[in-house]
Amino acid sequence: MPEATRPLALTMGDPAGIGPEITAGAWRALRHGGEPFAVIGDAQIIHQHDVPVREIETIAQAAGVFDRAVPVLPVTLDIPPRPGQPDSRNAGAITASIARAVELARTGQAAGVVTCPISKIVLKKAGFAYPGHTEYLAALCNMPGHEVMMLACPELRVVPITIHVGLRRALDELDSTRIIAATRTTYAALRRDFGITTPRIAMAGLNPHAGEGGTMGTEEQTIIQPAIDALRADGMDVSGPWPPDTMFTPAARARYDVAMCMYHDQALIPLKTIDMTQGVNATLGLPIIRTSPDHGTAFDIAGRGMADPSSLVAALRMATRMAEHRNRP
Ligand SMILES: NC(=O)c1ccc[n+]([C@@H]2O[C@H](COP(=O)([O-])OP(=O)(O)OC[C@H]3O[C@@H](n4cnc5c(N)ncnc54)[C@H](O)[C@@H]3O)[C@@H](O)[C@H]2O)c1
Ligand SMILES: N[C@H](C(=O)O)[C@H](O)COP(=O)(O)O
Repeated sequence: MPEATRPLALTMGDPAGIGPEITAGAWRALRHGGEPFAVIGDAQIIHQHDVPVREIETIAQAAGVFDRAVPVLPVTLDIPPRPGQPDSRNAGAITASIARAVELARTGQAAGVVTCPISKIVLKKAGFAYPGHTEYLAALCNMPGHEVMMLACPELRVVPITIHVGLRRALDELDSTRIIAATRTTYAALRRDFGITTPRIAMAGLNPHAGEGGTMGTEEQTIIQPAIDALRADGMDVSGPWPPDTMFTPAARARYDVAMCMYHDQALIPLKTIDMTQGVNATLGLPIIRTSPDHGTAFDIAGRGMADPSSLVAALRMATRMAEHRNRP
């Protein structure tokens, strides 16, 4: 089925966050000729944001109603959500929405999965075993450990090689094998899903001044450079290790397609600072396409009509472009 008519599966996220209102906003932005999606969630919660909704039975029905109403594959909530006051009793419905979306993508019924934000701690309190979507999606695809998180905006792409772990543990987990694996996955995804034939990869250092010749830390010499050497031996265009404080300037960014970063905030601080509204989080390394807005549940503004749907719109558009690249003959 062409991507113009095969819908995306959009998960509900935490219903007490801004997911329902950015979903309504994204539908308003895309309903005339944009990327069709079906929400897997509660129709009434979305309807409260002044958009028509239509419950559907199969995702194949979504494209036929999308210009008139938000198509919804219903998921029953355990308790009515209150904006800004998340409740772990809805964790089962939140994770069921994600699992259903993955199933629709894995069976080819959906072009890809786009997720509304979840609160990690809300799910954790209910016993959810994963630090975030990224790791849960890999488990649902039977590929734990293969997941790579990339955040992208028009100005920058970044990949944190260690993801949802505390900084001390991230340093313990960082080794050449992990850097090589994440970079290979990223390289393959940029070629297959983003149409970049020969990706230019910039490898970040870890320490101040990229270690200053070993005087401010030795990981550049013992871990990062050997990984770069191995990747270059594979034929990849990899530069670095670069001093992390200067590799995100406009001039530096022009010289690479993706920055491989050593830990979560080294990657996400520059990305979200440069562009919080067009940023998209994409999961690489899995058989399905998955994107997400780059922001969280924003409980502080939920239900107040202040949420900007731009990042979700960018995520829906990026997922469709990725599907088009991937399915190109
Ligand atoms: N993809 C995801 O599921 C995802 C991503 C990031 C954070 N989170 C979760 O979100 C929760 C809150 O995290 P946080 O407070 O660090 O980050 P956040 O992105 O939710 O909020 C940070 C700030 O940005 C504002 N903001 C965020 N999105 C906005 C939008 N669309 N329009 C206008 N303002 C917006 C918020 O009001 C807040 O002031 C955490 O529990 C975290 O686990 C989930
Ligand atoms: N690490 C992401 C961020 O800070 O934006 C976010 O938590 C999303 O993670 P998942 O997509 O794995 O939920």
